[in-house]
Amino acid sequence: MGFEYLTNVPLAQARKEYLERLVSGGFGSKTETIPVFESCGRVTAKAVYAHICAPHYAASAMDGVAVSAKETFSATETTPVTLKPDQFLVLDTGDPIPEDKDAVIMVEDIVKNGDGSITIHAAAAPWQHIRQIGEDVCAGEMILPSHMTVSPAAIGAMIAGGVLEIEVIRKPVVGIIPTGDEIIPPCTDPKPGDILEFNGSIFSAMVRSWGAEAVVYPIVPDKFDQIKEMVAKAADECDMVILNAGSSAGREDFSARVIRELGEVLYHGIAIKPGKPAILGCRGEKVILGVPGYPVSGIIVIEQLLKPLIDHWLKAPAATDTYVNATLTRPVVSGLKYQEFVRVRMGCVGGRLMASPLSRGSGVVSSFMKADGILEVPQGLEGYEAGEEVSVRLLSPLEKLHNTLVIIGSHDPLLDELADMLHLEDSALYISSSHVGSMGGIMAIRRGEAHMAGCHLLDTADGSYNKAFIRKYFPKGGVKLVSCVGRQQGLMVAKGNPLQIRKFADIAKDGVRYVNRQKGSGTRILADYLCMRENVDTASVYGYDREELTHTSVAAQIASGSADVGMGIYSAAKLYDLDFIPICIEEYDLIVPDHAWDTPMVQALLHILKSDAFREKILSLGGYTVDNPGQIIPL
Ligand SMILES: Nc1nc2c(c(=O)[nH]1)N[C@H]1C(S)=C(S)[C@@H](COP(=O)(O)OP(=O)(O)OC[C@H]3O[C@@H](n4cnc5c(N)ncnc54)[C@H](O)[C@@H]3O)O[C@H]1N2
Ligand code: MOO
Repeated sequence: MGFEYLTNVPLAQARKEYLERLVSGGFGSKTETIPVFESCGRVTAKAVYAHICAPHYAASAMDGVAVSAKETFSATETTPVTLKPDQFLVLDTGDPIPEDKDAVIMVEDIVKNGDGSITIHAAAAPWQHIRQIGEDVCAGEMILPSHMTVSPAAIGAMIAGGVLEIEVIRKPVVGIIPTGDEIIPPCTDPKPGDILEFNGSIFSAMVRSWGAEAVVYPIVPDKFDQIKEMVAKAADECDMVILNAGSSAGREDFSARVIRELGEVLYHGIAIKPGKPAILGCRGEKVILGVPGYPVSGIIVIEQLLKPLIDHWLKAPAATDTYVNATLTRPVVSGLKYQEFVRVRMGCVGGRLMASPLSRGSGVVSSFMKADGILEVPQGLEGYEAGEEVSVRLLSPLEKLHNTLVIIGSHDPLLDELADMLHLEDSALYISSSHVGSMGGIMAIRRGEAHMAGCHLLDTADGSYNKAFIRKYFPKGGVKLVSCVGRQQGLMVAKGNPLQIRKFADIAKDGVRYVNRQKGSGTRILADYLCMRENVDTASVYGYDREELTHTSVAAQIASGSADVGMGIYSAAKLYDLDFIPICIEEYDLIVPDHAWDTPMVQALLHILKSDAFREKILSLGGYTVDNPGQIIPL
């Protein structure tokens, strides 16, 4: 089967035409009647009018006595008036006012006499301290107009006005159909080739957060008839259907054909990335949206194409996204053909908002979890340079970005532990760490993009760590080097060391597949240095050019069997239950620029580094030595 031709229609045009097509087919809000006490957050279908007045009788607004105002007119401080028991009625707040009374005097303004009479020293104005009939709501008055979201106070006003049921816009029901032979229900021990079904959980959480109901249907295998049957059923039962995966041009990508046979396809292919193979379909008034299988692509398609339909249905006001200007820390290259959505991590360093692009992979769902914002690169633009000021749509509150400690540099799992401890200590503080290697960290500090950088750079001249690099890259000072931990570096190999790797030079043995770290990382510099010292020709090492960005990703490659050996730290080997051949202890320190030193985030982190809790945590991870964490190292 050949590949189908996909359209490349601009997003805004697709969105507009899709809604128009749906509306012409009868798409739009449906209503239901519900008890008022369950209506908070719902949208009124039509105006709500009061059936009765509130209050529906004249009520005392105070604790005191009801009187006839004219019998008090002559009362002053010097000429008090005494009222006999038959001239007043003792009552409490909310009590009805007797017909022959027209004012209330507060209990603290009366003097009780022994004979049951009372004396007052001021005249009561007619209707003082009395809540008149309809003071709050008058019968027949409009309590809420149409298409208003019901607030807690509005529920009270409606019940007071005698309204016990209202007609609201029914939540649209979104049916979600996961498809694919390889997709299995979530479990903890998937076999190679199995993919755990999580898109259904992501999409249902998203649509629920926008006010819709979600129904996730059972996973359907890649069988045309079965998919068609399930889509037909979902279209009968729901208002909107998300048909997940099978959207592109593969052998078993049936979505577009299924939708076409059941209804129609307006567009297959939108000029957005991720998300280009989206299918905009319908069956009469029912939405059938073909959403790509990759989770990130799916999230973007649902946010960009389904959310506007849910908003239209719910008569919700258009969402007001917040955009901020931020400095891009790395270049973003984009194809001219598509509008691109790039997830970015953000932080505020030295008063400037920074945006660091996250993984662009459509399968990297964690990039969305980590993202503080989305950089939207318009169609027709080739991208942006590092250092350029760009406009970013915020996903995180601005306040969080101002309270985030930005750490860029060498990766170590202890940074995650520090992030956890910092946030436990003060729930307003966060850490955002990007792993670009020790040299990358030094450069980020030089460019003013980070509050802190993790660094472990070996000076091959004298075997010392970090200090020589600080002197070289910060000749005028301006930074402090803070002691953190000593780390056991070594070779990670599969459990039982099947290839009998004993020493560093064994990475060049025949049949051994090495996995390396990226250039500029301290571990790579160490590996290069050891190759030189042990006379290992890097060209003879299988996989020396295969680069991973973190210790844990190197360990994961070995654990999965796609590589046999890699350099890394003990804690990563332990995490993946790998064997470990120790090579050396290195110093992992933190570089802090002077401008960041006094920020609450840096000070809180230094406090944690010096704590017993940190020492205990680090020693429990294994493979670390802890000497003087948090102390400034003289340069
Ligand atoms: N030859 C071509 N191949 C691909 C093209 C193309 O134009 N030509 N487009 C690529 C793009 S772009 C995208 S996006 C994907 C779209 O994939 P499909 O919608 O066809 O989905 P599948 O191939 O079936 O699945 C892709 C991938 O998604 C994950 N997945 C699927 N369902 C779930 C689920 N319920 N829960 C979690 N994860 C799920 C899974 O990793 C699949 O491997 O196609 C490219 N290919
Ligand atoms: O559109 Mo795909 O969603 O680029 O990855």
